[in-house]
Order: sequence, then structure tokens, then C-alpha cells
Amino acid sequence: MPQHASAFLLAIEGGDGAGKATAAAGVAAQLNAAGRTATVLSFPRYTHTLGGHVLGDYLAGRLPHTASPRAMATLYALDRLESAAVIAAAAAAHEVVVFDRYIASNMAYQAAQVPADDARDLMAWIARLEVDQFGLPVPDLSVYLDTPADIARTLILQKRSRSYTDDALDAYEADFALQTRVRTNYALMAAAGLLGRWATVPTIAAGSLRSPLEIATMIVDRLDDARPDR
Ligand SMILES: Nc1ncnc2c1ncn2[C@@H]1O[C@H](COP(=O)(O)OP(=O)(O)O)[C@@H](O)[C@H]1O
Ligand SMILES: Cc1cn([C@H]2C[C@H](O)[C@@H](COP(=O)(O)OP(=O)(O)O)O2)c(=O)[nH]c1=O
Repeated sequence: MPQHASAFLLAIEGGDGAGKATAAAGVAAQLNAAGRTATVLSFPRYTHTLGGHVLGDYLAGRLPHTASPRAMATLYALDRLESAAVIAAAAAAHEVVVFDRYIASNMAYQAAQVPADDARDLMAWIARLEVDQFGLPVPDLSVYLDTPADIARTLILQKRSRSYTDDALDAYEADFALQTRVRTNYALMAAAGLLGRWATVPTIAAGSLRSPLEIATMIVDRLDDARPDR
């Protein structure tokens, strides 16, 4: 198996229904077709980790009470900590590891649950927890898929059924105001370069959704901009 000690870590980020899973799969397919080995890791890993199982129960509304944003952030971070060996193995065996959500999701979503004035502090707290304390790698590039909330909602409702809930919308997806704050947080993180380098990819052009192929191509172009020597 080829070893790529310095695999490029590409995080696909955005709100629910922004098209992340589709884009992540498309990017990996394009890279693999070009002979550049790539794999996708999706977070949360609901069925693989203890943290993921608990999160699935929470998102499906099966837990008896709400948890604080810091407690929730810790569960999501635990899911990644439990996956550290899987991340390392993927990075050792591929040139590019594509994350379908990563640490920035925790920052965007949990900071959307606190007053706006406290959002930056919570984002910094999560980055310290995951990177400094848990030792998780910072991505080489995070791509923010900028999909307007109304389009994203339509896409969510088209989505296949999920492992942790039979509902069409999970607890976060059903909260439209939350999705708007999440988008604001992503824009802030991308502008400030929190958690490393960012590129924003608008999924809408002239009022219509770009094709999955076009979106994947735009992301691969950003990846090559970030790593011009490869
Ligand atoms: N560019 C696109 N054009 C048309 N449909 C799309 C596009 N991207 C995603 N979809 C569809 O929208 C739904 C949500 O996409 P998905 O990639 O699962 O989003 P996310 O992972 O961000 O929640 C899926 O049914 C998917 O097939
Ligand atoms: C990975 C991650 C997700 N989230 C949130 C974003 C989503 O609203 C929710 C579920 O993630 P997601 O995998 O996008 O759910 P789905 O299976 O519906 O695509 O968890 C965090 O708050 N922190 C995290 O670290």
C-alpha cells in the first residue's frame, strides 16, 4: 500500500443539506479517476463510536433532556478522538483525505447555540479542545459550501433516510433560525481563517444549483491552488 505521510486533509463544510456528502464523494471520485488516491471520512461516525451513538440518540430526540453547547461539542469531539486511528490510517494510505464535516462543524453549530457575543469564545474553546487537547490534525483546507438556506432545506427533504432517525428533518435541521446562525458562523470562520485555510464555493450560479460535477471540479481546483506543487 502506498504511504502518504503528509496526506492533504480537505474538510467539506456547510449547513445541513448544503451538498457536502455529494461534493465529498464527487471530489474523491475525480481525484481517484486522475490516479490521485483519495478517501472520504464522514463525521459524526454514528455507528462506529460511542460518541457517535450518543449523538445519534440526541439528534433523533431520544435523550431525555437538552445538553449545553460545551457538553454537545465534547461529544462530537469525542467521536473524532475515538476515530483518531482511522484518520491516521486514511492519511497514511491516501494522497487526499476528504472529511464530510470536521472540527469546524462543531465550531459553527455549537457557537450557533450561544448568544452572538459569546460565539467567538466558544469557537476558540472547541478548537483548543480538539486540536490542542485531543491532538486532532488541523485540515490543510476547509471548503465552505455556500448554499442558501431555502435551497438547502429543499435538498434535505429529498435526502435518503438516515441511520439514526426516520424523521425527514433532525433536531438541528428543523430549526431554520439555527441554520441561519450556522451560515453566519461559517462565513465568519472562513473570513477570519479560523482552523486554518478556507475557500468558499458558492453552489448557486445565476439562481440555479450548480451540478455536482461542477461543484466537485471547483473544489479540486481550490485544492490544487492550496497545493500547487502536486
Ligand atoms: N449539486 C446538486 N444538485 C442537485 N442535487 C444535489 C446537489 N448536491 C446535493 N444534491 C442532493 O441534495 C440532497 C442533499 O445532499 P447531501 O450531499 O446529502 O447534503 P449534506 O451532506 O450537505 O447534508 C441529496 O439528495 C443529494 O442527492
Ligand atoms: C460533525 C459535527 C456535526 N455537528 C452537527 C451538524 C448537523 O446538524 C448534525 C448532524 O451532522 P450530519 O452528519 O450533517 O447529519 P446528517 O446525517 O443529517 O447529514 O450535527 C456538530 O454540531 N458538531 C460536529 O462536530
